[in-house]
Amino acid sequence: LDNGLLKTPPMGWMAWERFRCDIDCKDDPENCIGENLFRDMADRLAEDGWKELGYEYVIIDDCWMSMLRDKQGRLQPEPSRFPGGIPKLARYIHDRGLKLGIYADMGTYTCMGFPGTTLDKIEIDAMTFASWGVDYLKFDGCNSNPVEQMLGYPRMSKALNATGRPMAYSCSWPVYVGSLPTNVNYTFMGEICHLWRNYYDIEDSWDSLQSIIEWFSNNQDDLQPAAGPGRWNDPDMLIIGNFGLSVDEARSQMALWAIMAAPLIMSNDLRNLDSRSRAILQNKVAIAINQDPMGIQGRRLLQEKSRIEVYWRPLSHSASALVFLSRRTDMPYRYRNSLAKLNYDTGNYKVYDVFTGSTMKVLNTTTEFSVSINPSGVVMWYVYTEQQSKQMEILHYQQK
Ligand SMILES: OC[C@@H]1[C@H](O)[C@H](O)[C@@H](O)CN1C(=S)Nc1ccc(F)cc1
Repeated sequence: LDNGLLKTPPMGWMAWERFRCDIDCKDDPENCIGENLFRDMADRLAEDGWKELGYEYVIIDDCWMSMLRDKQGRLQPEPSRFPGGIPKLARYIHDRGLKLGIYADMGTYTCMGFPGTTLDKIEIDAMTFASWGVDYLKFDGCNSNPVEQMLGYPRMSKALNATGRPMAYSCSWPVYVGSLPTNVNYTFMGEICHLWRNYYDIEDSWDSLQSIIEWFSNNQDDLQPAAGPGRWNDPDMLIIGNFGLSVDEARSQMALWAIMAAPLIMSNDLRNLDSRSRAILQNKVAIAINQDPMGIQGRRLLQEKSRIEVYWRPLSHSASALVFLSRRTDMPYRYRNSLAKLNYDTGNYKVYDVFTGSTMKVLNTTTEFSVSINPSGVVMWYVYTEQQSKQMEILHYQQK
């Protein structure tokens, strides 16, 4: 959607995968869906170096609402969990240089049974969110039929625009009409939404992550061209820092989300994040690749018999990102290949290994290389030309 927002994929934090629909603030005050949770996360983003790296959206998901709309027919937060109201929470978040996201559902009820936005409520809900100071809307699609969705998603796009407040618009529409390009017009999605969920919800497991990566790669011929500045495919939240991934698997998600130009929206507990997860999520070069201004989504290039896959994303200044992903579960695999095979003239390129920080030259003679990739893990390279190296070294230095 070309309204100046999200020229690069959004970055931030979203409650859903980690905190779900925990509304028991009596027995679980630390983790329930309420203003304290979002204030805590805003504090962490502002104080632990996240904001400086670009993680700016704090996004409320399902289960924030009161079961009743107010007398004017407006949505309202559950008062016992959001006693200060959304405008006050928005001010708290804005005061920290962050942005607020919220959730609504095109349908009679949200997926968890809270008040939905039926066609007659679209304008009033858009106006309400704008009046509250909301900066981002995730519009889900439970409890509606294809006709209502076909009418509702474009109508909400217009309604948000009509408020005069710039708001990012995330559409879940493709998920509800079968995800596949045969029944989703991804070009149209790019005209009405800034990003869109294509596929099933992510769960906290390597299996879930693998199936999402597999689906996006198998459908890349239709999905990749649909992406660009202001229009992003959304393979769902970053689950790094939760319980289901090893360090290698966490690196794999960060690497693939960087290649796919995916939103970097974490769903974890920033109040207790292990140092390995934090290092992966705060990896400057992985973030720089994800946020590359050309906004070209990458592709899977090779699927080898050895179950090694090679992904490639073209970047600015004739640089590239390369990811070698192992789908093996047995042991590290020594993968031999040559940049030449990856359509490279072996000019004066340099290679920076994103997760180890090492740099090596690609000289005319050494187009052959071999990397050792852990099971379910990745090796990620940033390949760049000499004139690019100044910017790279700066990034490298800060990385220390
Ligand atoms: O209720 C909200 C929740 C999250 O927002 C997800 O990101 C959305 O994709 C939808 N959603 C859920 S759990 N959706 C859902 C997923 C599976 C199911 F059987 C019934 C509903």
